[in-house]
Amino acid sequence: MSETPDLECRAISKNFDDFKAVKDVSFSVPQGTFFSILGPSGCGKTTLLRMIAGFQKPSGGDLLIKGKSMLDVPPNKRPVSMVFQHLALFPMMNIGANVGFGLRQRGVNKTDVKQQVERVLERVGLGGVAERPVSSLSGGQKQRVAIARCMVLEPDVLLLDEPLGALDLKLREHMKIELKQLQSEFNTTFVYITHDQSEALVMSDQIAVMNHGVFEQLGTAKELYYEPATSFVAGFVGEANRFAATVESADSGAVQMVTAEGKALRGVEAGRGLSHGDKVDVFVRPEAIRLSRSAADLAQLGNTSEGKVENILFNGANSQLILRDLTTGAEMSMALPQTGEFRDLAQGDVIAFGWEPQQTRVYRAGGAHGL
Ligand SMILES: Nc1ncnc2c1ncn2[C@@H]1O[C@H](COP(=O)(O)OP(=O)(O)OP(=O)(O)O)[C@@H](O)[C@H]1O
Repeated sequence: MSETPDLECRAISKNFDDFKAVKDVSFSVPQGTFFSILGPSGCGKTTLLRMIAGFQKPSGGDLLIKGKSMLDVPPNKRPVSMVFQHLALFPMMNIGANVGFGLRQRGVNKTDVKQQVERVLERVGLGGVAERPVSSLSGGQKQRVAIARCMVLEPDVLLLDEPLGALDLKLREHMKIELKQLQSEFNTTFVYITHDQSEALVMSDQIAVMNHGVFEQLGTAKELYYEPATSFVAGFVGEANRFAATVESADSGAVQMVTAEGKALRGVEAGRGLSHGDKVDVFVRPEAIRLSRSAADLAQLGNTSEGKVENILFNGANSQLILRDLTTGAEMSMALPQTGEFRDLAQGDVIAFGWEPQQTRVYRAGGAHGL
């Protein structure tokens, strides 16, 4: 018997006049999941989150929490809590008063509020700070107070609206790990919206990639990265080199293609049904590309070329090499191995590069499919 999911959306939609911001989106989130909704600005993620919170009324469909429809339940009666991008802590109240705010609203007595606030602050690693002013906290500590303020209410689902968006890069990197740890520690379902794929990849158990009001794919970080279902997902999640090509032949998933410049490419179709003459989008991950001083070494790879070094973005172990393909003129980005052989590579050098057909994902051009 499968457990009732914490959150379930059934063909949920939202129209603003005749503009469809969210189009019949269906998904369910099992208990204790870190679930991210990832998509570009304007794709509809905030609208979806606001419908879950109850701030926006759906135009159609149903929305259930622990199996119960929320359509007629006002926001303050839903078993959800929300962390906003700017956290919305009350600067005039001390930390304890901020965290206990919701409990006091619920009419919980003073002694219990104090106890519960102290307990939740301990759990987020801020024991003993209840009397201190909010202004004494660092950016990361404020995040933890904002989470504590929600978690003290024991919601079934915590909604997070890009809470790391206002932090500087270094703190954001740190908070990604910390947020995931807090979620596991509380074992509460988090629904996290973001346009930043690196945040979603690091933290999430499940990620829904949203575009133009639909989910293009729902899966784990690895599934989205290695098996992107659509060309949009392949381009949006992770880095990728992308070209346009035309199919020469396609057989059992193996595709032979040619670019506009006449360069032959071999790849693997992400789906089935391509045939001669189809226009396709082709994706290759930077780390799939191998380099050699000699083109002959890479001949067996199936896709080989020579390129001129345009730029080297040195970043220690994760340095990036930008080449200009001598045949197609395409710019190619790849990981630069920090081995002796490539350490002296300089702008203007010509070097061979190549990758296997299995590392090339091919999609019908312009294709996108909602789930
Ligand atoms: N109240 C509204 N009235 C009319 N259009 C709206 C309203 N709210 C949102 N929209 C439109 O719906 C679309 C989706 O907006 P939404 O805010 O959900 O996107 P988003 O993915 O969260 O983007 P962002 O990351 O920029 O907040 C946008 O085109 C937006 O202009």
